[in-house]
Amino acid sequence: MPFVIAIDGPAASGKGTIARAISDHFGFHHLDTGLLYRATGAKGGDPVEAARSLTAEDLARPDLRSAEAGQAASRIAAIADVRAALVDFQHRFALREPGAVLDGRDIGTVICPQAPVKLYVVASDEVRAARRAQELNADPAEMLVQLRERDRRDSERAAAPLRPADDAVIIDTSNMDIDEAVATAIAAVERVRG
Ligand SMILES: Nc1ncnc2c1ncn2[C@@H]1O[C@H](COP(=O)(O)OP(=O)(O)OP(=O)(O)O)[C@@H](O)[C@H]1O
Ligand SMILES: Nc1ccn([C@@H]2O[C@H](COP(=O)(O)O)[C@@H](O)[C@H]2O)c(=O)n1
Repeated sequence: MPFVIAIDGPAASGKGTIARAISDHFGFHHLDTGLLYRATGAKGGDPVEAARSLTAEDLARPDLRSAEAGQAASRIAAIADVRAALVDFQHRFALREPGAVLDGRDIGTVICPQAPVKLYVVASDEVRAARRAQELNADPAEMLVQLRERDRRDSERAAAPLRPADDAVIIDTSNMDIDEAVATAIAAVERVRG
């Protein structure tokens, strides 16, 4: 059986950075599941139809990392039928050998609840806003408002709300640089994998 690492957490907490680094470290495949929702939101039209008909081209759009694409993604992500349309792709990805790292909001709770390693990555709102502002060359105060709005929507929705799995290891990256955060995640995986 392939080894699955599930990584969840609020916006800009550092999930993707950790997921990319540990997939390289272990030679695993990596899926940024947020990209599926960003591409669905950016496609426009009926969101359920957009999710069902996503193509590789949709996922390669250059504007998907923008704050606007993040907000649009979190709106359509609350629709249960949109989420249902994206489940199969994520399940098939999680079967890839020798292992897969998936990061998102519901990986440890809904998509891969049997994953042997579940990480839940957090950081203070202010730290996350500052990091995102630097990344997008944007105003930290505006980023703070947007992150909080997105986290609230993601946590309060009925369908697969953002929350840690009961057996998730919490990693707070507020006072960690990227190397420390990645080393902490690798140590958590090695505790299980040996
Ligand atoms: N430990 C860290 N120290 C400093 N900067 C970090 C750290 N972790 C991530 N970053 C930076 O913070 C920003 C957000 O990180 P990242 O994209 O990994 O978060 P994310 O949780 O995947 O976000 P999203 O859910 O919005 O996709 C990036 O610019 C990244 O380089
Ligand atoms: N498993 C997931 C992943 C993402 N979402 C929604 O998409 C938005 C964008 O995700 P990023 O990780 O790229 O920031 C996010 O705010 C969620 O609304 C999701 O619901 N489930």
